[in-house]
Amino acid sequence: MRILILGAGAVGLTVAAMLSEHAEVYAVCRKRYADAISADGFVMTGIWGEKTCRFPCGESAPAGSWDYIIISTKSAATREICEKYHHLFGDAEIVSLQNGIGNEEIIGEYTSHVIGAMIITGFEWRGDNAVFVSVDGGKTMFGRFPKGTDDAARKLSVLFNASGIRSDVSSDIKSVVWSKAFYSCSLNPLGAVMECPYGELRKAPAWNIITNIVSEAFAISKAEGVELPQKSASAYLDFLMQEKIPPTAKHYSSMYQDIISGRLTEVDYMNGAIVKLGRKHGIATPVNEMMVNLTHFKEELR
Ligand SMILES: NC(=O)C1=CN([C@@H]2O[C@H](COP(=O)(O)OP(=O)(O)OC[C@H]3O[C@@H](n4cnc5c(N)ncnc54)[C@H](O)[C@@H]3O)[C@@H](O)[C@H]2O)C=CC1
Ligand SMILES: CC(C)(CO)C(=O)C(=O)O
Repeated sequence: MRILILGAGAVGLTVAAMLSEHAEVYAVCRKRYADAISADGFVMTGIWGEKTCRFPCGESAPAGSWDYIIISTKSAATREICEKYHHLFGDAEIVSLQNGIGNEEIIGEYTSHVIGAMIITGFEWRGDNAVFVSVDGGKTMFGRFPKGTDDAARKLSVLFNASGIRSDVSSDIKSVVWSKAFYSCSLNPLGAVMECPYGELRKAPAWNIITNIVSEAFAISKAEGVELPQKSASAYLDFLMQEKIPPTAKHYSSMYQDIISGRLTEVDYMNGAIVKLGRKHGIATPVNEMMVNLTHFKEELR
């Protein structure tokens, strides 16, 4: 199986390292990562094991056809990466291995072969050729976007499992992607602005804010016709409190890590997407809008 990973950073390079033992993988990444990996290999630490891996990577994609092309940029770069590489898409299945709302729709402007995915594992940079895998919040999910499942999604999931990444398929991947986006909307900006791990957000003042974020987001999912696995805002809040926060209670959100490392956050593709859809449907989303503004303010203060 030939797999191209476009915009490989913390997620994409680690996934490349894992898959490369079971498939032919090439990662397109920035020159400084490619140089460091070529010189010293890619160093993985954390819950997926400690190892130094070698796999081909570089600034541009080699010629040839691919079975899967995995996009693992931040959401802000999805369109740019599609513009730059859509000539390689051919019959390949194009997979969005990203957080946020709207990536699959952008990819869908360039191909009819879109696979949606949801990954809830933590990846933290430890140098130009090193990533620490920090937490595991559940299986990585794949499915034909927006709905349905087929051999292409199943084969990819089988490869991930064989490579040591717990995975499954969903026949409603859009719903799974939105459910993860609600998790990110709830925990990431608040954790970034308050500089605290997820577990602290269970305290009443934070939980009051999260309750409003989730209620507004649910009104938007209803208006968009996206049915989440959790049928109501209160069911979602229970799921967050009981199932999702405990395994990642000590984790500092990737948005917090983006801010302290001087990178722009993806808040515009999380709470910002809820605000934008709220305007489209005439639904007020003041708490999500506040989180967008606070996060951008925090970005400017660093
Ligand atoms: N880091 C984490 O723990 C998790 C991240 N995610 C999601 O996965 C996605 C990727 O996140 P990370 O890997 O953490 O981000 P990252 O910032 O480490 O990696 C993205 C990479 O894309 C590269 N890139 C952008 N445009 C490019 C281009 N034209 N050519 C080559 N490289 C290009 C950037 O330079 C960067 O290195 C995001 O949507 C994120 O929300 C999901 C779950 C966990
Ligand atoms: C690492 C993870 C998956 C939290 O569990 C995450 O989504 C984040 O920090 O943005």
